[in-house]
Amino acid sequence: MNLLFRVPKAYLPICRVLIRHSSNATAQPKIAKLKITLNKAAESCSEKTDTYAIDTDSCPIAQRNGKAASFKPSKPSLPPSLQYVRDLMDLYKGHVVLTQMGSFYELYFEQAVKYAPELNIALTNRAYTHGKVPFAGFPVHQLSRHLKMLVNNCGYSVTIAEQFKKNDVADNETNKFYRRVTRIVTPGTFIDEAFENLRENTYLLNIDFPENCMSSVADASLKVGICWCDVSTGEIFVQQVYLKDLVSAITRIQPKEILLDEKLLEFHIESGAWYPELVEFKKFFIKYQKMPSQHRTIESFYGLFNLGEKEATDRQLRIQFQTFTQKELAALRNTLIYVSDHLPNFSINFQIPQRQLATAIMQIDSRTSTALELHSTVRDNNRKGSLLSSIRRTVTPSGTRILTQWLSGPSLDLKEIKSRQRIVGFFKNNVDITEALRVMLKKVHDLSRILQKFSFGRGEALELIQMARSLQVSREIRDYILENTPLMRVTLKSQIIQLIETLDFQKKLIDDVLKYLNEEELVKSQDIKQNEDLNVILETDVKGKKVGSKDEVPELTEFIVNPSFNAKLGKLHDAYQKVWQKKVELNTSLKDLFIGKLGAKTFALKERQNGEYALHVTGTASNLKKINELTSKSDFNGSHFHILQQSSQTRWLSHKPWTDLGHDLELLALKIRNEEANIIDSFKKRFIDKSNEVRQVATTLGYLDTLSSFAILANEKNLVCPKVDESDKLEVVNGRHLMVEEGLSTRSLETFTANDCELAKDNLWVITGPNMGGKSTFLRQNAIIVILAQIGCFVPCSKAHVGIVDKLFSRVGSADDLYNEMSTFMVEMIETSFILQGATTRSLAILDEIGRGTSGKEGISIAYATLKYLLENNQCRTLFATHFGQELKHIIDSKCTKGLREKIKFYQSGITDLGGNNFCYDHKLKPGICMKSDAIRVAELAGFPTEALQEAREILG
Ligand SMILES: Nc1ncnc2c1ncn2[C@@H]1O[C@H](COP(=O)(O)OP(=O)(O)OP(=O)(O)O)[C@@H](O)[C@H]1O
Repeated sequence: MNLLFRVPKAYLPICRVLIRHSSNATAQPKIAKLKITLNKAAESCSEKTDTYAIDTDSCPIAQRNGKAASFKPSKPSLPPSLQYVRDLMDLYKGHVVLTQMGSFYELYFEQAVKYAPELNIALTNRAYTHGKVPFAGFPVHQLSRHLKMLVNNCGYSVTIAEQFKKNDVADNETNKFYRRVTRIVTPGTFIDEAFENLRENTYLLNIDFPENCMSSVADASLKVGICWCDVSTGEIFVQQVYLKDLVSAITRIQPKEILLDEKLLEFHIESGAWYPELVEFKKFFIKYQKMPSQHRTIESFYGLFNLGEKEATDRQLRIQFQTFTQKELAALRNTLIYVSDHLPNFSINFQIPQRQLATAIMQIDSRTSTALELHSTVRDNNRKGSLLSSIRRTVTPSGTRILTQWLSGPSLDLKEIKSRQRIVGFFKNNVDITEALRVMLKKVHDLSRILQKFSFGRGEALELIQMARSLQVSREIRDYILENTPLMRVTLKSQIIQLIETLDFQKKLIDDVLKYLNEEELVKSQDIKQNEDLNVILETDVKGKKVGSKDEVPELTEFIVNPSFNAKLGKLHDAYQKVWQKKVELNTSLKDLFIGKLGAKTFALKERQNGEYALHVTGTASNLKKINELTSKSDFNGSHFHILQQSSQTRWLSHKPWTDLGHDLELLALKIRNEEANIIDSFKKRFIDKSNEVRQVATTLGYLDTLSSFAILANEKNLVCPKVDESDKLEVVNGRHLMVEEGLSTRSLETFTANDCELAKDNLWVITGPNMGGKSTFLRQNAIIVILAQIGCFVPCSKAHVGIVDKLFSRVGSADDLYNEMSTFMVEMIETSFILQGATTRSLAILDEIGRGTSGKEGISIAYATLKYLLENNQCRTLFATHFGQELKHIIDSKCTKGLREKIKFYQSGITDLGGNNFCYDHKLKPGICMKSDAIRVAELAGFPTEALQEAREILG
C-alpha cells in the first residue's frame, strides 16, 4: 500500500504535505544479506552474469518492509544491474530510487518516465534483449541539486544506492563493482541541505500517541510524547505535552518532517476530524512509518551518542533516560530507529538528549506566531519584514539558530531571563567591548555542523583548520571577557565567569592542527576545487574537452600535512625530496641537451593525460628534425628516446629515466597522501572524542552572539530593559511596534505614534477606533513586547513591566486556509474556543474583532460572551479590539456586576479632520469609545466609485 496525498499546487510553496505510507507488512526476521545469483537466462543479456547483494543489513528499513525474506529473483531476462534496480524499487516501495552507475545517478523504468520531467533531465531508452528500458540520469556531482528538487520541492523520499569497488577483484575485471543502499533522504534526514542551511535547524520530529487513542473521542488532556532532532547539529530533545498543547509545541519546533505511526494513517488526523487543531499538520511534511519501537531496548541506541569517552557517555545516558517518561522514551526510540535506518552508512553522533519542560517555555500557538509575524510575514510569507529579520543582528550560525529557537519559545524562567538581561545591559553600556567581541565572533565557523560532518566521515581538511581557528578564537574571547570582568558587578561577573569556562577548549589539539596542517595550501586547493567545480558546471555539456598534458607531478609544497608530524611521514617526504632532486637534475641535463644543444624553444618533463611520463619539446621544424635524428640514433644516460606523438612544432618523447622517476614520485606522493588522509582522520577523531566540549563552545558562542546582538539592537532602536517578574502586570509606556515603525520610516516621513498599555490579571481593555486606526497594531505590539522581554531582549518603549506570560493567544483573522471545509465563522469560533479552553491566569490574549464573521446582533452576543468568559474564567490579561464598542458597553453596563465592570477599560483611536475632505488618523489611544468606524473614508481611500460612496453616505444619514 502506498498512498500519496498531494497538496494543490498553489499551496505548495508554504506547506508541502506529503503523506506517505511506507509499509504495511509485518516485521520479518532480520536477514543480514540477500545474495542473488542470476540464472542462466540472464547470461543471454547484453551484460555479463553477476552476483549481487541487496544489503538489507545496512538498511533495516528494507527488512521491515517484509519483502527481504520472501524475495525471489524476478523476471530473469533483465541484466544484473537493472535487476538490482528493479528489486530495490520493489523493496523501497513509494521511494524514488537513485542508483549510481559509474559517474552517474540513474533512474530506470517507470520512475525514469515519471521523474525525468520533474528533474528536467533527458529521458531515453536503452535496448536490452528483453526490450527497451527507459532511463534518465545526471552526473554524481549534481546529486545535491536534484535531491533538493525531489525531497524539498516535490516531497519524495529518495533511496540512494551507491556504487563500490569490490575488494578482491582486479581492476581489469568487468564486474568489479557492487551497489549498496547508503541512505534514504527525506526532509528531516536531508543532511546535505542542512549543512548548507546555516541559519535554521533541520528538525525531524516524532509524535508518540497513546495506543488506540484515536478510536475514542479526543481528550485535550491526553499525554503525548514528542522527540525531535537535528542530525546536522546533533541536537536531540524530548518532551511530554498535553494534546491541547501539541500544535503549539510543533509550531515552536518547526520540524521539516513529522514522523507518525502508520497505524494512524486511517484516522486522517490532519483533517481535524479527531481533534480540530491538528489541521495544522497540513503545514508539514508527514511521513507515516511502521513504528516497531518496542522491538529495541533503549540501551541498543547508546552507540548513536557521543560525549567522548564511551563509559561516561553510557553512564550519563542511563541517568538522563531515567528522568524521561515512557512516552518520551517511546518517541525517542522511534526517532533513533528512523535516523539510523535512513542513514545506515553514517555514524550518528547525537548529544545527550535534553528534556524540555512545558513549564519552562512560553506557549505560542501557530495562529499567534503567524499573526505576530514572528518568522515570516502574513502577506507574502517572506522572512523580510518579520520580527526575526527585524531584530536579527547575530553573526554566527549558532547565534542565529538560538535566536530563532528563543523567538519560537520564549523563556518562563525568571532567573534565566534576568541573567540574559544583565549580559545585554553590560554589552549595551560597553560598546567598544561589544564591537571587539563581535569582530572575533565573526571569525567563528559553524562548529556543531563541522563536528557532525566529521562524525559522518565527511568534512574537508580545511574544515579542521576552521574548527581549530574557531576554537582558538573562542579562547581569545574567553581571555578578552575575563580581562574585562573588573568592569562588571558581582552577580554578572560570577555568571560570566561560569559561562566562559566552557570556552577553554584543549589548547594542544588546536595547536596541533594549526601547526601540522598547511593552511595556505588548503585554502589554495579549496580555491582550485571551487574553480574546477565551476568549470565542470560550465563544461557539462561541452563536447570535445581539451586534450593535452596534466600538470607536472606536484611539488612538495602541495602536501597538506607538515612532514614533522610523525617519523613515517618524515621518511616519505625525505624519499620524495630525493627523487624530486633527481628529477631536477634530470630536467637540467635534458634542458641542456634539447634547448642548449639542439636549439628547442621549450622543454619540460610532463605527465600526459593518459598517465604516460614524457618529455615535451617545442621548436622550429629544423630543430625538431635534429631531435628526430637524435631519437633514432643515440641515447642519453644509457636510454633511448622514442617519439610518442609529433606535430609540426612539438614532440612528445618517452625516456626511461623520466618514466622511472615519474613513477617513483607518483608512488611516493600517493603514500604521502594516504598517510595524510590517516592523519586528517585522526585529527577528526580527536575532535569527535571531544564532541561534548566542542558543542559547549558552540552553544556558549551562540549565546554570547545572541545577547551581544540584543545590545547592538537596543542601541540602534532605542530599546529599554523591561522589568520582568512573577507579577500579573503588563505595563508599557510609549510602546512601539518595531516592524510597523520600520515600515513607516522606509516608506514615508510619518513617525510611529507610541501608546501605553496597563493591564493586570483579569483586566481587559476594549479598543475601538476607525478602520485603519491602529487597533491591530496596538494589540500586536504588546504581544511582541512580551515575547522580546521573555527572550531577554530589550523592548521598544520608554518603560515596561512584564509579569511572566505562560501562554500567548491571539485571534487576529487568519490568512491560513487549513480548515478548507469549514466556514470563516466556524474557523473563528474554533480558534476562539482554543483560547477559552487554554488561557490561564498567567496568559495574555489578544482578540481582534471577535464575532465579525456573522450577523451583527449574533456577532455582538458572541463577542460579549467571549469577553465575559475570559474575565470570569480564564482571568488572563486581555486586549480586545472591536468595531462594536458602543453595543458592547451597553450590554456590559446592563448585565455585568460592578466588580466585573471595573475590570473593563475602553480605549479608542480616532480620525482628525483637517478640513474639506482631508483627514488623518490619530493613532494615539485615549480613554473612551469610538462612535464610528469611518468605513466610508477608508472606502474612499481605497478608490471606491463616487456614486457608491454617495449611496453609502445617504444610507448612513
Ligand atoms: N501607532 C501607530 N503609529 C503610526 N501608524 C500606525 C500606528 N498604528 C497603525 N499605524 C498605521 O495604520 C495602519 C493600519 O493599522 P491597523 O491595521 O492596526 O488598523 P486597524 O485599526 O486594526 O484597522 P481595521 O479595523 O481596518 O482592521 C498600519 O499598517 C500602520 O501603517
